[in-house]
Amino acid sequence: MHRIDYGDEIPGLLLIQNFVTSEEETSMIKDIDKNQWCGLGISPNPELKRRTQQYGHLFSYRYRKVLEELGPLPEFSRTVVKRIMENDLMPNTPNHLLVNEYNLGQGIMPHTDAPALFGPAILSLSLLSACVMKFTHVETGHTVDILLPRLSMVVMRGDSRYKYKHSISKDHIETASDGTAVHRNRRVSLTFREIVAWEAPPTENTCNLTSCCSNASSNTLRNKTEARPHRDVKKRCQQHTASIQQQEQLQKQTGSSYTSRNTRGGTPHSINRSSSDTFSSCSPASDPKKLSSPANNSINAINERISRLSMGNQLPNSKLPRRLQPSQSQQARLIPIPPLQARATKSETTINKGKNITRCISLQDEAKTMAGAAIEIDRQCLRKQNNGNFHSIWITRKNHHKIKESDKVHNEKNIYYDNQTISGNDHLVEAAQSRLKNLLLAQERQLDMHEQLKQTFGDIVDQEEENGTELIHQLRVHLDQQALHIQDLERALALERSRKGDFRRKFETEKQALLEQQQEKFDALKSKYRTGLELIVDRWLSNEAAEQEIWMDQIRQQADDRVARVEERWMERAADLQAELRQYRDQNFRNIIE
Ligand SMILES: O=C(O)CCC(=O)C(=O)O
Ligand SMILES: [Fe+2]
Repeated sequence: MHRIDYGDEIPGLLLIQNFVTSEEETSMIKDIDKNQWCGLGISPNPELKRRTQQYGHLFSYRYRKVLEELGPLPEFSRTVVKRIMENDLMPNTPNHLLVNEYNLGQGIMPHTDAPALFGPAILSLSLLSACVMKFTHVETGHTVDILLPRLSMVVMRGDSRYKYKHSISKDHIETASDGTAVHRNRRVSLTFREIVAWEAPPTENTCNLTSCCSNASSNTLRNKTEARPHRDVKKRCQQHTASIQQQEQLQKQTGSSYTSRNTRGGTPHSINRSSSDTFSSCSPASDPKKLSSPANNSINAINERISRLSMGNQLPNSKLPRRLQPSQSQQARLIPIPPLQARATKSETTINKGKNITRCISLQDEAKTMAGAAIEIDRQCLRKQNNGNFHSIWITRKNHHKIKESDKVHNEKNIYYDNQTISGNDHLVEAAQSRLKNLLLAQERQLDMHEQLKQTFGDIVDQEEENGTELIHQLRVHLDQQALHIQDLERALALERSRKGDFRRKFETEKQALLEQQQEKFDALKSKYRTGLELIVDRWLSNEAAEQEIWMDQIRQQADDRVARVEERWMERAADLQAELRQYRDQNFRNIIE
């Protein structure tokens, strides 16, 4: 192990060569490669353009917060951790290990590891390949290129940790500040950090120092569940703003200018900040206005657009919202590209098929003819629609042609190989070749221009990104507040529900009691009425009997009368008959006598 202290150039920066042996490197890489990688579309952090592994905790790049505790650091890192602690390189044992893989052409953009979330020491071990790490002072822009040899450990503390951004280029060959050329290979780095908070403390909209608020670091892991009170952050921002105003006032009065203690050959800063100032990465109070200007938004949009476009001689401005359209001066900066027939990008997709990544672009020309192009890792293809069929011309590395004819749904019909077979389609091949040439030329120029724009506007883009992150953060705070509000409402609702339940129970009991009372009353009434009814019936029955008696008497009377009348009539008749009989007898007597 050999220590190189870069403190004179970059305060707090230390490099330890041969921190691990090549045997240890081989064994660690073997273990790492057995594990699951994420990035390049694979969760978590699928948006990362390089593969990563995380241990100890899971940090989300998109949300800029720790999502989950994963457990202790892995076995393969134990020796390294032990060595870190033995050499007093970190105040506390690291609880987060980030493994980054950089294949050829991959790097990392300038950044400062989130000060609010990670502790005061950031350590990175370089395995398999050396690289050059660029350190850029956040205020002065002063840069230093540091060579990170294979098997070395870089230690970022103090200013190197908080006041510089670090980055790694995508270059295949790099040059360190001492002129050493570095031929890059697959590099795997192990970054050891201590997570001190799961997420940055909340900010308030009224604060014009939002970026520094989100970076302020006093929300410790121990109190992660009870995040630092908001007013604390606000107070510090107010203090900060007040101190800036005070200094500006003083400056006006004395006519003197305050120069940053850490300025190194860059533009002197008008505000003096001590190196222990937590807000060291703040911009002056007037900056936020500048940072959110539409011009910067459009540069951001152009950058993004350019990095996505790999062909086409015009940005489809009309399709961009006005806010994002480049100004005339920005347009003038665009390098003209050899004309392609294509007028507008129709669609852009990236297909991940196993290890092959294909970038596909469909174009549409004036006559609405569709043409597509795809760039793969080891071959290039150009497709042209012809009478509803697609001709794909693949130009392989060996410059062999392969034509595929497929219908709209990509069912392959014919495949022709090499130059001879495709002679019948010369015109098509020529068109494809020239188009492809233009395409590659355009792509190269666009990439150059992208780099150029990135250099010119890199800081602004970073700031835009930070603003975006800040906005997302504010939205999340807002959402959290909404969630709390919803929770309150739900609680109130639950209370209401339980009150309603109580009320219903009370109501049910009262109803039951009332019903029972009613039932009793009803029973009493029923029995009362029944008795009354019985009485009535009895009375009615007795009346009826009396009436019947009378009626019977009458009938009897009538019958007696009739019998009497019949008797009378029979008596009369009998008397008549007797008289008649007597007369007849008398007559007979006389007859006899005579
Ligand atoms: O790869 C490296 O050495 C540095 C990685 C790094 O800076 C990071 O992941 O924040
Ligand atoms: Fe970093």
